[in-house]
Amino acid sequence: MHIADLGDIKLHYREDGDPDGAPIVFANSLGTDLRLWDKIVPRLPEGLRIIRFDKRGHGLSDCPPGPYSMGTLVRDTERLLDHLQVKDCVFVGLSIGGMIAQGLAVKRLDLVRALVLSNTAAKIGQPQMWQDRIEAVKQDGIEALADATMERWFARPFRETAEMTGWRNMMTRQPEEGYMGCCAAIAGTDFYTPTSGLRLPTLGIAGSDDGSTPPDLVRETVDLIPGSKFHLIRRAGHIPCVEQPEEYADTLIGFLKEVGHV
Ligand SMILES: O=C(O)CCC(=O)CC(=O)O
Repeated sequence: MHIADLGDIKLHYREDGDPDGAPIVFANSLGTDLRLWDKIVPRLPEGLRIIRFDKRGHGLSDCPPGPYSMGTLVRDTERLLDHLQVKDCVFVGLSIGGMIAQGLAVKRLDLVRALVLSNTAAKIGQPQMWQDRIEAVKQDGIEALADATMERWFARPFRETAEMTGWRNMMTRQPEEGYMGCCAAIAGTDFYTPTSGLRLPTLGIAGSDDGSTPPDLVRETVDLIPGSKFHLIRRAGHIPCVEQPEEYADTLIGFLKEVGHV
């Protein structure tokens, strides 16, 4: 197990692949940990340095009291990459992970040479929606949100599989403080203007059945960055890397080739 001690926070991360390879970094969504990428990592070509991590309040990373800000989540990520001496990575961020990706590229372009904005947006939902979600967790616990969340995360056929239970358990076992802390960070984020200023190779990925960040919302965000590409994965909800891993990995590999990372 790898823990990066960043001073005021300790973050759990994992490295696979070639330690001297071209770096690719994965950032997870709300209510998930780094196992989100378990089906993608083995499908990636050899010769990459593959890094994934648990953001604060999730997985095996520290869970300080919330609320968190997006600036803090971006700073955590920046410091983790500095700690690991990563530069010029392809950064793949899903949902809140994609918000972190945008913030990181705006702040530290030396760390990021290309972006994959998966199932994410410059702004997700309205602040009141996030406040309501925080109140619901405070009152009834995270379990009370789980069924509705699975409907946003997965298309119907996947929701009928036994595997879905594992992802549901992953969500309900995240620390409530960390989950609420990240809800607050999303509530306070509108990257529309800063993301419009980004100039780097960008791929958007959306799921046809995504109930959290629908395809049009993802497309609207990646369209802010000139020259960006967009790929829609059918029969997939909010986390297509789990539901359609083959297509997700193929799409990612195609992009890595295009930007000369493999
Ligand atoms: O998944 C995220 O990181 C935030 C977007 C969201 O609403 C997730 C969910 O559907 O619970």
